[in-house]
Amino acid sequence: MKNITFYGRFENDILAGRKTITLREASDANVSAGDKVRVSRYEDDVFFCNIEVIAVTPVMFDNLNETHAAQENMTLEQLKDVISEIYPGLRELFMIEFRLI
Ligand SMILES: CC(=O)Nc1ccn([C@H]2C[C@H](O)[C@@H](CO)O2)c(=O)n1
Repeated sequence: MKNITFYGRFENDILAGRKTITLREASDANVSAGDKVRVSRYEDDVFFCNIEVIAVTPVMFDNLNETHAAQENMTLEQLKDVISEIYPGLRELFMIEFRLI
């Protein structure tokens, strides 16, 4: 099974179903619709759930909108700040939509 990591601060939102997408650079988006993926924390690699990938869609940073933010359980400003911190200067992102399994 493939694996993806999330920063630990997002674990509760994922487990509660409040965060249903993640925006990644290309090298971190090697999953496809239908994949079942093991999820662990980035900081300590502790497993915390499995997800099924619903879709992987390219999205430009400048086209991020309130819908993306809601799916991340953030404001749009918070989302842009987080993305800019993780991927400084990166314009092309990949939206991974997922559900808990
Ligand atoms: C290693 C690495 O990049 N890990 C990441 C990348 C992104 N996220 C979260 C942060 C935001 O909520 C979305 C959008 O990038 O995904 C993450 O938890 N871990």
